[in-house]
Amino acid sequence: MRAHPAGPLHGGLQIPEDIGARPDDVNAIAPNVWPTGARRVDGALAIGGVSVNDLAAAHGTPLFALDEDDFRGRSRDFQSSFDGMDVFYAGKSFLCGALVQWLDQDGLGLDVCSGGELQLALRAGFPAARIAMHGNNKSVAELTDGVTAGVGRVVVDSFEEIARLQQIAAEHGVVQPVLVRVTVGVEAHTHEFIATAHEDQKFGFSLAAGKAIEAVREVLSSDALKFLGLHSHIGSQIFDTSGFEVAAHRVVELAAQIYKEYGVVPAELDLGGGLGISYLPHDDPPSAHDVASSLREIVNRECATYGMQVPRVSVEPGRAIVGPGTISVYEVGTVKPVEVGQGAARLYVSVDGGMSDNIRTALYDAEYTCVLASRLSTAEPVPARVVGKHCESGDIVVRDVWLPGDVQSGDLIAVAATGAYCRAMASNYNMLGKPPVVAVKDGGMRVLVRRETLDDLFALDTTLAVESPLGGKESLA
Ligand SMILES: Cc1ncc(COP(=O)(O)O)c(C=O)c1O
Ligand SMILES: N[C@@H](CCCC[NH3+])C(=O)O
Repeated sequence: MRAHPAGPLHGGLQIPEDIGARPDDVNAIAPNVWPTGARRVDGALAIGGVSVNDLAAAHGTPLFALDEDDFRGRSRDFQSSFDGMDVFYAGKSFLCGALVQWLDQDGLGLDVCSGGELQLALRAGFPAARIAMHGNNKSVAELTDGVTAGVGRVVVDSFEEIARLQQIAAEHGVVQPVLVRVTVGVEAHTHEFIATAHEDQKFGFSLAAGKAIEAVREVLSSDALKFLGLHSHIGSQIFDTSGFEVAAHRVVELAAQIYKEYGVVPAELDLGGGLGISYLPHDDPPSAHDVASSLREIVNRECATYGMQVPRVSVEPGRAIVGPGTISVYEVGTVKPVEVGQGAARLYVSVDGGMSDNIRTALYDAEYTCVLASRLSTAEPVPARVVGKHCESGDIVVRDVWLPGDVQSGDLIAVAATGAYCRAMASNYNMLGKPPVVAVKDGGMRVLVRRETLDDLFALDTTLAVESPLGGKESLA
């Protein structure tokens, strides 16, 4: 290992104004941010009883380490908190074969939003009846696959789709259960790119414009479709439950209108996902239990007001189940003190991944917690920025963090709560292979998704796929 040369940060320069207060202990593993039971063992961060040093030695870096007990604990917690309701795990947040099988064993449903997610679920043996199919632009092929597989519900999102689905279902002699996705007009308190229920965006049928009830009418008039109920999803990474409450209120109001006009009580109300998680130690999201009781109370109360039978309620959490139990592990390659003006400096710590395995910081200004994970350090903490290896200045993994001033090449950095929308949104930018996902449990490791190699990438290139000058030995591992 090579120590970086003493830089300006050790020369009395100021701290940048935009970094938060220095934490009391930069080596601390805050329990609300890291997987359940994460702790330091002989100085190194360990999750599921496995040290990050052992993970990196066995599987290389960068990698995602998924704590199996944490994942299953959270999915079971959702199941018990939402007792009497249905929990559909949102596969878009992260999906792989093993995880689908765990969900099946634990009795959850699955929300898929593409033909690829559907095929993965079916290939892993997930029962089609417990699958909900989403998407604002499902193709004829995707709808046909869903209908013929027997998916339990298709969440329709446009009039064109209703017509298409009805034709496909009729052709296959199927009566397809359908939910109508409603845009309830709620401004969710989250980043605008991940809010989904305000007007002027692509999802759903507007409640305010009367499109939602019109869509229900279309579905009811079709012999090949069965109107199952309504769906609303207001956005993601939401802490303020008032948005869910307003959405629930408006959906029930619409259900009552449907009951009044058509004499049909929607059998099901799906209130979507979106529950936030802790990315930073001071984050305090509501628990599954609290959200469940407030939704239950609102739906019961509103239905009583309209004298309507209470529909079955379902939810679609993704991030809140898979997010907290997974960490990213990177190796530090270079460390560079950079003067940032007004006599201040920060340490740029470059790691061997970046925006190709975590686009969320660049895309949503997402904030993360990270630590020097391979060892304990007593060095004076310095303001740092953890950046990736991509040819892009916005390639930032953790924008502002205090790290021990002796962080150096060869050290491992772990980033907390990267289970949702990181591996799932990974790319091959700059020809980097996607990192593996390794499950950890009771001190053991198991690769769930292997690392993508250069051979995997070159196999798609019709010129390169034919012959490799290195005899096909290229590997990113
Ligand atoms: C329709 C739908 N359901 C569920 C989810 C899952 O959201 P989250 O991962 O925030 O729980 C999303 C993503 O925002 C979504 O678009
Ligand atoms: N991809 C988003 C969540 C929204 C996706 C589902 N509509 C994120 O990383 O936060």
